This record gives sequence, C-alpha cells and structure tokens, in this order.
Amino acid sequence: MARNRYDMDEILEDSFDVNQLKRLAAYISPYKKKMAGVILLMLSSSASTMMIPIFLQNVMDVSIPDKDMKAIGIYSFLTLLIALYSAFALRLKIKIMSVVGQNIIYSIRTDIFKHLQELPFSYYDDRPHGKIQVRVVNYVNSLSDLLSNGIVNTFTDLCNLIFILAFMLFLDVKLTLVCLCGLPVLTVVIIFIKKKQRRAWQIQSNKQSNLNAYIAESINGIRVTQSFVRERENTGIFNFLSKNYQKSWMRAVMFNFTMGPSVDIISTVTTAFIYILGVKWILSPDSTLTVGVLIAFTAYISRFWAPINTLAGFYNSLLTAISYLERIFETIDEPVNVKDTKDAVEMPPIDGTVEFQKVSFSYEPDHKILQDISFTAKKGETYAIVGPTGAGKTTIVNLISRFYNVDSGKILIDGRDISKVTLHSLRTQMGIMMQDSFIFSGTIMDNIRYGNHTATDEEVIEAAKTVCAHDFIMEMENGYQTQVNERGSRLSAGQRQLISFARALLANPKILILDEATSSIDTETELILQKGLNSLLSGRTSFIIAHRLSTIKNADCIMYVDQGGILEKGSHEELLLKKGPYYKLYMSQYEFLK
Ligand SMILES: Nc1ncnc2c1ncn2[C@@H]1O[C@H](COP(=O)(O)OP(=O)(O)OP(=O)(O)O)[C@@H](O)[C@H]1O
Repeated sequence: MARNRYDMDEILEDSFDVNQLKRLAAYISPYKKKMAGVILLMLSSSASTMMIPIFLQNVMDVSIPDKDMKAIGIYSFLTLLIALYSAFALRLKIKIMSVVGQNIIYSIRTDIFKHLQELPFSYYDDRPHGKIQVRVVNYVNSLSDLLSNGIVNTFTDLCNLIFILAFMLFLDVKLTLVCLCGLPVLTVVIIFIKKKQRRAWQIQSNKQSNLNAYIAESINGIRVTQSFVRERENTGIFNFLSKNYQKSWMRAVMFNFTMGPSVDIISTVTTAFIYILGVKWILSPDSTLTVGVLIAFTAYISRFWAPINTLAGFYNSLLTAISYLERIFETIDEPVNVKDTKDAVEMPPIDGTVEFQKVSFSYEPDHKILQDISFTAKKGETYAIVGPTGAGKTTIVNLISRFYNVDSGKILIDGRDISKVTLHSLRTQMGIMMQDSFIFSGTIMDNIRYGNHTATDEEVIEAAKTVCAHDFIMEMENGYQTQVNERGSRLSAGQRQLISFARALLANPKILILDEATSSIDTETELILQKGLNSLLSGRTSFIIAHRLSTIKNADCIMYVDQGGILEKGSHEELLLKKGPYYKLYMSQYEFLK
C-alpha cells in the first residue's frame, strides 16, 4: 500500500456508489418506525397549514362580501390553532430526530472505532493518524444534519409537494401549469452542477483530512519543533494547508449556494408570470377566476417552492455526506489481513517453545527485511536478539505476536502454527513490552493493570516491586492512584519504561518480549531489576532486544541479526570465542566503557 502523508491527497472515487446509501440505510433501519411517526406528524401539520389559503380565499370571496364577522372569527381561530399545532409538531420532530440522528452517528462511530481496533499495524504504518481521526470524528459528525433533519424533511416535503400540487390543481389548472414551467429550468441547473459539486466536496474532505493530519503530527512533534526552532516554518505549512482547506470549502459551498438562489429566481419569475397572467385572466369577460382564488393560489406558490428549496438543500447535504460516507465506509471496509482464519482454534496454555521455520518478511513488496530465518527457542530459554540499528530485531518479535503476517515460512509455538490459532488466545498469553512505552491517561494503577483487568491491587504492586518501580510510584503524591497524562508526559522516560515493564509482567505471560525494555533506566536500577527478573523469567520463554550488551550477557542464546538473517548465535562466551560480529560489537562497547 502506498504511504500517505499530510501533503498528499487521498485517491478520490470517480463514480458514486449507490451501495453507500444502502449501507447508510441499514444504520437508519432500526429507527424507521420512529421516523415514519415523525413524518406522519409533520404531514398532519403541513396538511393543516395548507388549509389556511383556503380559509383566506373564503374570507376574501365570501365572508368579507357577506360581512360575516362570525365566519371571519372562526377562520382566524382555526388559523391560530393550526399555527400552535405546527409549532408543537416541529418541536417534537426536533426532539425525536436529534436523538435518532445522534444514535445513528453513535452506531457508525462505534463500528469505525471497533474496526480500527482490529486493523493491523500495517494500516497505521501507511497513513497519518490525523487522517484516521478525522474520519471517526469530523466526517461522522458531518452526517448529523442529514440524519437529524434531511431525511425526514425530504419525505415530508415530497408529500407536501404532492398536497400542494393537488390544492393548486383544485384551485386552477392553468395557473398550476404556468407554475410547473419553472421545474425543467431547475432540473437543468441541477444536472449542470451535480458532478462538479460532488467533486468539490470530495476535494474539501481531502483538504480537511490533510490539515488534520498535519495538526496531529505537529502536536505529537511539538517538542522537536520547539527544540529545532521550526515554529515559523511549521506555521507556514499549516497556513498553506489551512488556506487549501478554506479554498476547497469556499468552492464547495459556492455550488451549494447556487441551488438556493436558483430556486428563488425561478420561483420569483414564475410567481410574476402568475400575477400577470392571473390578473389578465380575471379581467377577461368570460373568466371564472376570482381575486380570492388568485390570492390563495399565490399563497400556495410560495409553499410550492419552499419544499423544493428544502429538497435542493437536502440534495446538497446528500452530496456532502456522500463524500464523507465514501471515506467512512472505506475505513470500515479496510481489510483486516491479520485476523483469525476460519478454522482458527484456541491456543492451548502455552508451554513455551518458539520456532521460526524459514521465515521471510517484508513491510513493502520487493524489500525483504527478513530472509529465511530459522531458530528454535525452547521452553524457559532467554533469547537475546542483538544487531545494528534497523537490522530487523523488532520485526522478529513483532512476528512472534503476529502483528504482521509472514511472507513465507512458519512460526510455531509448541509446534502449532501461530497463523492457525486465534489472535486473542495467542496474545493473551504473551507479555509484550515495546520500545514505545505508551502510557494512557488514568492512574498508574490502571496503566499497570492495562493487560490484566482482573489483577488485584496486591498483584499490581508486586509486579511494580519486581521491576523496581514501586519506590518512585510511592513517592508520587497519590502513589498508585496518581493520575498520569496520555503518553505519560509527567513521567521520566525511565519511569515510563518501568511502568510498561510492570504491565508486561502482570499479564503473567508464558512468553515475554522485551524490546529495549531498560534502555532508559540507570545502570544501578537495572542491576537490581535484573536480579528480580532472573527468578521471574525462569520457566518463561523470553526474547530480549538490547543494545546495552551487559543486560543480555546471561541469556541462554544470543542471536546476532543483520542483513535480513541471523549471522551467528550462541551463548555470550561461545560468541566471544568465535570473534565474529557479536565479539566486535561487544568489544566496541567494552572499549567505549574503558
Ligand atoms: N512499519 C514499517 N514499514 C516499513 N519498513 C519498516 C517498518 N518498520 C520497520 N521497517 C524497516 O524494517 C527494518 C527493520 O526494522 P526494525 O524495527 O525491525 O529494526 P531493529 O533492528 O529493531 O532496529 P532498532 O535497533 O533501531 O530498534 C528497518 O530497515 C526499517 O526501516
């Protein structure tokens, strides 16, 4: 998959896929009864308001000439009642549809988030995180208007149009035909701008995504930015992206704003024609058209164009929503290529033998990172993986947890191919401490307990003691209940590592993976920690990646990885005797310390 950046637009869909609306309909479906109820309510309200011009006609043509004050009073009272009922119906509609709209949005957002939780590392490797966030938050929110008002209003307005047409035809067929002459003109306007309008909204969604990606990247990298005094350059990039967003937005809304005025112009012109022709027809000697009918008819014309205006608005929000829906469903459809196979079985309690059989792997096609790697770590053994930066050490341990699928070869745990067992049963039996010791917002207790919700406070404290984290935690204002921020910004790098370490241990794993677990910890603490660990590691198979070779000297086996393969392996003493790359690495560190 091509990598995407904040300054790269995502590929736009050319043709509109109706299936996206069908899929949206599936989210709407549970609320169709409520929506139908609201539509009926609105229809009853508009049907009653449609009586008002008829009252007007009667007042003009009958009650005023007859000086019938009682009838005028009744018509006024009925008009007031209808106005009150309409206000009540509108209020109820807003109340119900806001809840329905937000419920639908909630379901869509839940589905995206659930899917994002399952997507493999490779998905996140390939795109800026800001572009993912914008889909979950902004794009989904943008559907709010469509779902809360658009759909119900469209149905109501379509029915209104039919009612109004019926009333207009009832009043005067000729005037109705004059009024309908405006519709073909509107259709031409819609056909003319439709494609451009959709493309404009797609581009706008892209620019919004780029801007979001840059904001997320800038916030994450703010410390580096300020250290290298890059604020001005970054503001320049931001302004450029923000300007692009603004321009794309202006262009897209320009199309939207074309619709309203077009409807207004067409309605004004047809109304003018109706007045001219109406007056002319009234004045002709054999006319049946009365002043009351003409006034009532013109009252209907404005009602006739109002729903058309709303329908045009709905059409606008539909086109906007479609450009967002494309991105939302694209995320939900993103294939989870690291997942349980159909016949996947539960991994039985792991004993601990890990075997790589001719494993090859690449992140990107044609760029092999590991080539035909084979080794077997027996139950309870500590395997250290060393080698130069970028040699593939982290990649090896990521494959053991099946964060990526291998290109070829097999990884077996206790003789079982890990691609044939469920991910859940595999990963719950592993303790993984990654290079990035991510700390979540919450208490220290929560952070350590992250991988084992059922662990008691005592077990958490025990794990913290083992990794020498207990003392510094107790020195904090609320001990284990101290609140830490996302990324653990109020903790030192070493403290963050110790908390992640405790988290990995608490999962009580059969296989423990420590990727640069102690690189930020002072040597004195590391020495104490090492002692505690030795007893803890017994019985568990562990993989330790470390650049500081002093930490892995006692490993059962040390693998030196480089150039896509294992260049040598053996115990510390054996490798020193070989005088190969490990020896050179060790001597360089030894020399460095002298
Ligand atoms: N997500 C990724 N997408 C593409 N290439 C990657 C990705 N992650 C790592 N690589 C590449 O794979 C190679 C091995 O990376 P890996 O992280 O396994 O190295 P490492 O030996 O653990 O390095 P270090 O000692 O610096 O942690 C590197 O050349 C790196 O550029």
